[in-house]
Amino acid sequence: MSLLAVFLFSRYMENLWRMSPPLTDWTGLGIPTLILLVTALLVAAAALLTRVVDPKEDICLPGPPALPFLGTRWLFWSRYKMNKLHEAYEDMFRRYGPVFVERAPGGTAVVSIAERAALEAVLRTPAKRPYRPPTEIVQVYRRSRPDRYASTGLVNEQGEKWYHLRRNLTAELTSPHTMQGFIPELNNICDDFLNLLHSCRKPDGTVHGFDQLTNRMGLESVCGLMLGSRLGFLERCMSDRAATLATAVKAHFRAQRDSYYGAPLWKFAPTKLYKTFVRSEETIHTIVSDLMEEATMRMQGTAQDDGMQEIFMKILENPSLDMRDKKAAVIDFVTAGIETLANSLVFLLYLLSGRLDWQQKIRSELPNCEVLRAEEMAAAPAIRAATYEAFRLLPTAPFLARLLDVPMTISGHRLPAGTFVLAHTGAACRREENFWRATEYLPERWLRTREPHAASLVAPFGRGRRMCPGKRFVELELHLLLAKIMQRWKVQFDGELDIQFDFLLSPKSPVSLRLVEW
Ligand code: HEM
Repeated sequence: MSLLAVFLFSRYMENLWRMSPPLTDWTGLGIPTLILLVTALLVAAAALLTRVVDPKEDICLPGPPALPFLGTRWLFWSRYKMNKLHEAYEDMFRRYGPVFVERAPGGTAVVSIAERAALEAVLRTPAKRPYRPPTEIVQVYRRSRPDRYASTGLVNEQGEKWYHLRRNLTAELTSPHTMQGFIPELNNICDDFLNLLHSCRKPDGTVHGFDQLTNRMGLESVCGLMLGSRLGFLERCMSDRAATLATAVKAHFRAQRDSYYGAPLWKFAPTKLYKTFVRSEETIHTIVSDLMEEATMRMQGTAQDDGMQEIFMKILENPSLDMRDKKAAVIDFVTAGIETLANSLVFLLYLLSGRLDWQQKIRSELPNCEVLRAEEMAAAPAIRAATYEAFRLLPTAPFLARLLDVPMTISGHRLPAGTFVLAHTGAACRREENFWRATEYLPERWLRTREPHAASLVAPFGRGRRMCPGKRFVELELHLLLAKIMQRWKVQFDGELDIQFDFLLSPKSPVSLRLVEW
């Protein structure tokens, strides 16, 4: 096994050699020295990674076989493809049952759950400061840049520091009043998106690269929300800056996925993966800093009661926050919001393309006017049912990560406090024992319940105090977008959408669908 590891490591070192100049000039040392060095590094790495597992606390659950040093991660480098992790987990649930254990390199147990009672128990635990395991690569990088980051940010921080950020950063975002104020501008953003779609449509209605256009919509609306001004991502020709930001956000997610499921070599050397991550984080930081400065300058002299500027102004003026935390917050909100929103819209339209009857139903519930208000959305239950059902069947975040606050007995097995749990709400929602005709897209189930109907398992925005603060905004925007698209076109899609795992479930780019006049 260690030979394999040496081989993998030396392959990686060769690649590193080819990709970028090394930090030190090692070329004089020769290959044998290199291999020796690599072996020594590997032994040191293994020693660092190996954790003594307390047999009293160890978890006896079924699961794939673990190898020394590598745990069960070898599966993601051999049997399964990293960009198809959702399929890998489906396969493991088939093989090992709805509660199984993986081992991280070093032996830490990671318990995956798709069983209803177990999921409900984990997600209902009312933790005051829920601990969501941070993404290590983000944590390591941000801690290495105290000049830019006062903390690792809302998404990755824990305990009191997380609570402080959450309290000071999300009150406006989660307030119904603030969202009401944003509706007029959101109507404009949706209209501009539809105009962009219209200008990209071929004569038969085909829109090539629909996913890239939805990403631009995600950028415009989330940046508009967080920075309080329109930034032009929906203009016919996107600026270089917008394109760079969109690419960096994608690279950021992929690097996080690879750092978690790939070989953890980036922890010991500045690997290509680590450099890619750093580049993407720095690009996002630079662009967001510029955008914040521009937004501040634009706002000087404009009315302070503008609904669109409320969130940005509240964050900017908050005396309890360090300026570095304000910037990190905007970065985190923007990166957390763009792809999730864009992917969700693609999934929703893809699923609806197979339900022309439901598209007609939505259309029949809508008024014939351009500007839609909250009341009009509330009077269109078909929109909410269609959106919710898409979240049930194809959530962009298919599982939630937690460290257990208290010991729990799950499927007859005792899990100690501190156990790393992956709550696979997405997989559970596709199980026949939890939903009637579980693998089909049937929005009608949300208007008239058919048993089984485990509604509590649908958690596209998470649960408890760490729940997504963007939920209210996202629902509003998706409902508005869907309404406006249905007012104008019916949606068609040929074949099956290819879905991959980029740390989020995403449609494989480019996606083409047809928007056909009614
Ligand atoms: C369809 C769109 C979205 C989906 C499906 C989604 C989903 C999620 C999920 C599942 C979590 C983890 C919750 C948990 O652990 O319980 C989360 C956290 C988070 N989301 Fe979203 N999100 C979306 C859009 C947004 C938007 C637009 C923003 C910002 C404007 C945002 C900001 C955040 C932040 C900051 C967190 C971390 C919260 C914390 O740890 O306290 N998200 N999101």
